[in-house]
Amino acid sequence: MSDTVESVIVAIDGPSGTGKSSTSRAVAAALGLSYLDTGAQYRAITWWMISNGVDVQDPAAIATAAAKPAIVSGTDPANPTITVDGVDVTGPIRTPEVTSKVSAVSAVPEVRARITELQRSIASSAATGIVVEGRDIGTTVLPDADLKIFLTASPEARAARRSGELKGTDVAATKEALVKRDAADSSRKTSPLAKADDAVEVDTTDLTLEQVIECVVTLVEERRCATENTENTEKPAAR
Ligand SMILES: Nc1ncnc2c1ncn2[C@@H]1O[C@H](COP(=O)(O)OP(=O)(O)O)[C@@H](O)[C@H]1O
Ligand SMILES: Nc1ccn([C@@H]2O[C@H](COP(=O)(O)OP(=O)(O)O)[C@@H](O)[C@H]2O)c(=O)n1
Repeated sequence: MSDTVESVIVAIDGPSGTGKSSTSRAVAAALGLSYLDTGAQYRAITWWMISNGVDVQDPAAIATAAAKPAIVSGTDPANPTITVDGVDVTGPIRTPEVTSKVSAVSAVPEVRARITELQRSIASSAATGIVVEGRDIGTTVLPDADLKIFLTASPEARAARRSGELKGTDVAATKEALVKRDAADSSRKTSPLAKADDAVEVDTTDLTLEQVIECVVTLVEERRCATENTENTEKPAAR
């Protein structure tokens, strides 16, 4: 067995409320990997468009402005951060206004090209590896990821989880908003929300968060073992 642990890239995709962020952070922390929340980046660029008076219903205006904001993501799973032009936007990117407008902004090809480039650059500079979560990581951003996971859950379970977070919100209204966003994200032309052919699908509806984390940690460890064994087999015998 080699002494050095190979860097590993894990892509976790799926619709809203399936547990991507919680699972990805916990898996990254458990395995000493970096963590990237790509949804936060799309939310950050949406926040900037709103704050700068760009009409989010106007794809041409969004495309023209797409290169302007400087978005910086901190990848420590214990303390993920996000700034736009040096401003900490961790709170502001979670408002209902940003949530309702993010699908329109993230559908613009110029926005996706810019954010995808940023994501690839962050992933390639993660020394021990990274868990990257989003909608198109396995299909488009990191098609060569060592492990791809696609999380699913029933709309009812996802809405209940989300309204549990946003205390006092109505479950039915949350479900409606979530289903609408999934439909927009799944039907856009440029890299829609989709499961990669080689992704492992995990239905989290009846699993606890701890069970999902354990399942993904096991899959990463298995993949690491498989990679290590292949490398050892391929190496010429030492003289
Ligand atoms: N398997 C699960 N069972 C119950 N609650 C969960 C589960 N997975 C995640 N949650 C909770 O659901 C909410 C949404 O999870 P999150 O990780 O933000 O999902 P996503 O990133 O896919 O939108 C969080 O409050 C989280 O603690
Ligand atoms: N890789 C990604 C990640 C997010 N997104 C967009 O960003 C939005 C917000 O993503 P998120 O992960 O923060 O959403 P939640 O599931 O946490 O509510 C999504 O609804 C998509 O429109 C995307 O287009 N591609």
